[in-house]
Amino acid sequence: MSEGMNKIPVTILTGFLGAGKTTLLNRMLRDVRSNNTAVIINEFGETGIDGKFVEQTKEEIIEINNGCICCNVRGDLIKILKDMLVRVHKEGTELKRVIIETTGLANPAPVIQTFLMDDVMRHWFQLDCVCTVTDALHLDRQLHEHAVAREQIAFADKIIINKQDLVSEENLLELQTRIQKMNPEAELFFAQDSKVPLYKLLDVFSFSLDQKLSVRPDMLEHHHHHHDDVQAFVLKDERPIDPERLNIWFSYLVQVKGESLFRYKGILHVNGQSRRVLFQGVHMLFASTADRRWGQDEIRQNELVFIGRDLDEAELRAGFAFCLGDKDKFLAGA
Ligand SMILES: Nc1nc2c(ncn2[C@@H]2O[C@H](COP(=O)(O)OP(=O)(O)OP(=O)(O)O)[C@@H](O)[C@H]2O)c(=O)[nH]1
Repeated sequence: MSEGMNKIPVTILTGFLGAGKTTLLNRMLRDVRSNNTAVIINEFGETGIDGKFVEQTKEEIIEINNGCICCNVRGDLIKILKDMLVRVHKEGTELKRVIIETTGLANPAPVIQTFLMDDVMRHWFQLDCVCTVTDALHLDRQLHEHAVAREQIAFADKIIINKQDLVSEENLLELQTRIQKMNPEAELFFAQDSKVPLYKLLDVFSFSLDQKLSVRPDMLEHHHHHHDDVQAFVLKDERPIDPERLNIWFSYLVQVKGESLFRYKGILHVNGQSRRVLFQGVHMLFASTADRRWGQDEIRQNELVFIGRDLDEAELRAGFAFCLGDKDKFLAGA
């Protein structure tokens, strides 16, 4: 590609666990602007569950599950993109856009660096926008407790204060003031279900390295970080789950453990249901929705992921066993 030719725009979607990134990604994928888009999803823990929450689309979805994108998978990211370029060239097809959804626990800086420091990446790709989605109900606490939540705000060009339906007008204005202090240059949007006009987010080329360096002069330097001792557990079982028991267990779990449960989500195989059930929540708020029918040859199974701090694995497993009819009670020792 010669200088001056259009580079492939790259959108980085970031934001803390459960903020609304996948909701935004799904909206983007329904839009014509996303034809011939490659989607790269990185998630915390070893499960590939995030990809299952992305609506079925003809666009290519690649998951990086073996680590956090901002720590040890930058090499993977570069390799995936280079392989993709070679393949697209061989097939004579076109790659018009790349969208990367980072895990809610990622600092976006190293992902940004990937596109600035690697010569091949710089030649083919151009950062379009770094968009941070925030959860208006939980943001205050997340900013207090998690350095990555603050980094995600600092590195954004566009910040969505999402879930505006869950807080008062006054709270929204407080959040706005706080975010503007942390990152005065970013454009802010208030939204419900990540509904922001997509022309404001795609092909905007709002990413400016100079601006980022003025906020964080050390941005391009090597960096260390830790995940605040956040853990992830995956529970799987092919037996159908009892929805009433699940409700009882979860009502208990969020009341007693809601503080330490940052994010949980799963695909459920529910007794007597021909459809998959998507189940997910953030701290104390959870909901389930009917999804597509199970495929004929698809293995029906429950797959639940928990992300949080100080999680009691034995207790979670006991609760899960209760929902599968293994036990009559669900506390760890019961
Ligand atoms: N009340 C309310 N719920 C929302 C809104 N936007 C998203 N949600 C819900 O919040 C939950 C998390 O949304 P996702 O889009 O999966 O969030 P995410 O940032 O991709 O989550 P992770 O990938 O797990 O970090 C889902 O249950 C959404 O339906 C909103 O504006 N208001």
